[in-house]
Amino acid sequence: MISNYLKKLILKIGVARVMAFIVLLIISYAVYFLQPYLINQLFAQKQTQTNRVIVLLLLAISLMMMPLINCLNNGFIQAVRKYSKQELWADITKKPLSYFARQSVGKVQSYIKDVSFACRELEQTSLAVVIQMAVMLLLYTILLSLQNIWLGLAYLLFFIGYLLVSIMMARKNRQNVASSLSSASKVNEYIVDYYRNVETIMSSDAAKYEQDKMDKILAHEQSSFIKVQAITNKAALLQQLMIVILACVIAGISQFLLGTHDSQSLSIVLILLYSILNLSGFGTQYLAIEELLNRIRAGLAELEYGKVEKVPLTCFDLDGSKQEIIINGISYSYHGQHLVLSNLKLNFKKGEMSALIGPNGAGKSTLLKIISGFYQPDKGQIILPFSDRPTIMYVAQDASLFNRSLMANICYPDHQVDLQKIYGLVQEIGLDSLIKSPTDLIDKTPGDFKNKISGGEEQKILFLRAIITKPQILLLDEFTSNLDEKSIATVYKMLKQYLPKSTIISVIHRTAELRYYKHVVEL
Ligand SMILES: Nc1ncnc2c1ncn2[C@@H]1O[C@H](COP(=O)(O)OP(=O)(O)OP(=O)(O)O)[C@@H](O)[C@H]1O
Repeated sequence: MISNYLKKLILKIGVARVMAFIVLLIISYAVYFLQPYLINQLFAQKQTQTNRVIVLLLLAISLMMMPLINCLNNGFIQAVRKYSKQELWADITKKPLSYFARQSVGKVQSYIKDVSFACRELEQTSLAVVIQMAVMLLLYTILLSLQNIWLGLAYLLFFIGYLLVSIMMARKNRQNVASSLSSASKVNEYIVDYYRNVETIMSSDAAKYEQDKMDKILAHEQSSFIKVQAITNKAALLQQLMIVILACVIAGISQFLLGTHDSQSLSIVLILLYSILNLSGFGTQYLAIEELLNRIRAGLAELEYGKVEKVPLTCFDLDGSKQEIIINGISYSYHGQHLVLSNLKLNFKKGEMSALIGPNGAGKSTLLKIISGFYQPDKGQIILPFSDRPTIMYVAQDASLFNRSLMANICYPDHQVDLQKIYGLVQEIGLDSLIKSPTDLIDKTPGDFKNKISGGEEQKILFLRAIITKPQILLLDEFTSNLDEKSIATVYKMLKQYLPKSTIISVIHRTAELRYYKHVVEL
């Protein structure tokens, strides 16, 4: 899963761009790691004055390499920020409705942020570290081997041993990292939940109760991060011990070599010193790489990245000769366990308005969602009386508005309708006390109103959206539940006037409203 995600990310950024960046990093680090060799050349006794100036210039350039690399990195890292989120979001928006029903918004937000952050860190620090180590290993093995083959070989073996120990230690932490991330996302979920239910919490005088809940979640987060850090610290200790051993070896070698006044001994000691300095960083950096990969892995798993789910819509048959929507033996159970509809057989007249009634929990909303194509029934079939696939619109019971202009909400997604015509509908439905002029439609968003928009006003805006969309099949789920008597009469009048040909199925609870319907279907 992770390799697939990273592959897609690289494709989005551009393979050529990634390769060019890597080559540039390799060149930059090669120049940087030549420093011991250049220093040695600078102090070599047989150097001409011109050569000394050239070497000094090269040394100055090599000292500038690190900040130069950081400058190169900026455009690249912002591309990683953009495409890491874009790829996740593209995958999530392909998911069926059931995904959004089971995954909380806090959790999804938290993991998108986390995966994207880990990708950026991986690029910014880890990619550089891997290239840095590879260049250092290769360059110094060659330079040392040129002086003494055994020295080069010993250096290579020690280096590889050190890398292996770092990798092994980091892998031990995988499970802990995954559980610490999950506990961090719980904090986020809790905050979103608190926000949503703040009125209930305040009216229940539950501040203390909620505080205890948050304390427990934070304590769990704390203990899981302590576990991760403990292994990281142990690994860092072991790695430092290996570095100390290498330092002692260098001290011995330098005593032995420098004592002989060999002209190349300074270069050997400098190479080993540079290796020590960079290796001590690598230990912690590798742990960070492993942790970042674990973060991405855990995030992708939680977001169900790349998981293909049963695609709905397969139960539809189109038959233009029919005059009814025919529900033919539909059964549906949530998560394969909770049987809600069993062998259901119903008909809804084409081009007319039917009321769908039944007790709470009977499955009315579920049926509308199946007709909308959101859920795939376990068995049965739906025959739509059309030759081509009709346009279907579902207005959910608890639908809310986008934080976009009122016009954008009414004409969603992008119906081109004259502003004056929309304002005429606004007046007709009685929203003109709220939306005072046509410019309000463009300038104001639902959040701009003093006390936000009331439940009834929200339903009226959603209703106007349905009128503008003019779907062939309109599925309304308790769309009048917040409306007063006068508004109810108005919306039914508007339905007849503006959608005379649509097939409308409307879930209602108030029996007084049945007089507006030609057909009543009971579940
Ligand atoms: N996403 C879901 N996951 C699991 N069970 C669900 C889900 N949505 C609904 N249910 C269950 O399915 C059953 C039918 O729910 P549904 O909302 O379709 O009924 P309804 O007839 O519209 O009810 P109401 O009149 O109260 O709105 C209920 O028992 C409900 O708990």
